[in-house]
Amino acid sequence: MALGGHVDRGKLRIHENLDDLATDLADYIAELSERSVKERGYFAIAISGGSLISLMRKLCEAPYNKTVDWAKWYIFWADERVVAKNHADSNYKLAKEGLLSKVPVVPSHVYSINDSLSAEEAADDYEFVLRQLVKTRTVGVSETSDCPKFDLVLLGMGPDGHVASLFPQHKALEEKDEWVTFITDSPKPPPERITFTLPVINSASNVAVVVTGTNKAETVHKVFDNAGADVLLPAQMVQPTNGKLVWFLDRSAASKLDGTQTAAE
Ligand SMILES: O=C1O[C@H](COP(=O)(O)O)[C@@H](O)[C@H](O)[C@H]1O
Repeated sequence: MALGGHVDRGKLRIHENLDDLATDLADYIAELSERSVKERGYFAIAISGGSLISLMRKLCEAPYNKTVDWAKWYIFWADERVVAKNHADSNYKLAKEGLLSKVPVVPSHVYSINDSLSAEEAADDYEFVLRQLVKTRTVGVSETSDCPKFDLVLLGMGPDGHVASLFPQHKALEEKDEWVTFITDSPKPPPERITFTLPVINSASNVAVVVTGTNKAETVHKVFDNAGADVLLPAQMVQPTNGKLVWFLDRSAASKLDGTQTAAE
């Protein structure tokens, strides 16, 4: 593994292959879980959909399946598609099948969206649920705003630079008051989604963005080297206020980065 750093965009952890990345990601999550449980008694984690879930696969294996304190996990979605929970596009279904059904999480600690509601109602409902959990401090609260302070927010990034369901130049990027917002015009199907807003993502104690594959190399280059864009990409707006930001990349995704950032340790 090569480690690099960048002043503005967080730490880079670049891996030779997906297996190494999955192991490092599992280590990172397990360590944050242990620390949060020790400090707060809970681990409030928000996950995304897409390729991230298969890259979390090592958590289902030894030693993590036995050593992680799964009973203390409270699981949320940084974004969700507004489809039935058994629909092929559901981020919940993906996580359930790829991870949650394979580890002893407590079913009542898994906060999936209410899939019987419209996108707008589902976003309001999800925010309401979050507000109750912030009141009891199951989810922490930011010191500088009233936003939830997740112990960890895990994001992927699309080839267009979107994170969660915050797409380039979409008005949802400007949302400052809501914790959870909705969109009905996602450029990537399905069109109806709910998503954490930037203030919530940026209030987390830890944010990790996990990106793999050659098809994202150009965007990774844009994000880190500010190449060619006059408007910030959503991934560039991920800037935790007081938290830590880490990018997990494989060699392919990192292949167009300027050399200095990828130098081996
Ligand atoms: O639509 C979505 O896409 C992003 C990126 O997915 P990936 O498969 O390219 O990693 C994902 O992070 C998000 O949760 C999902 O809804």
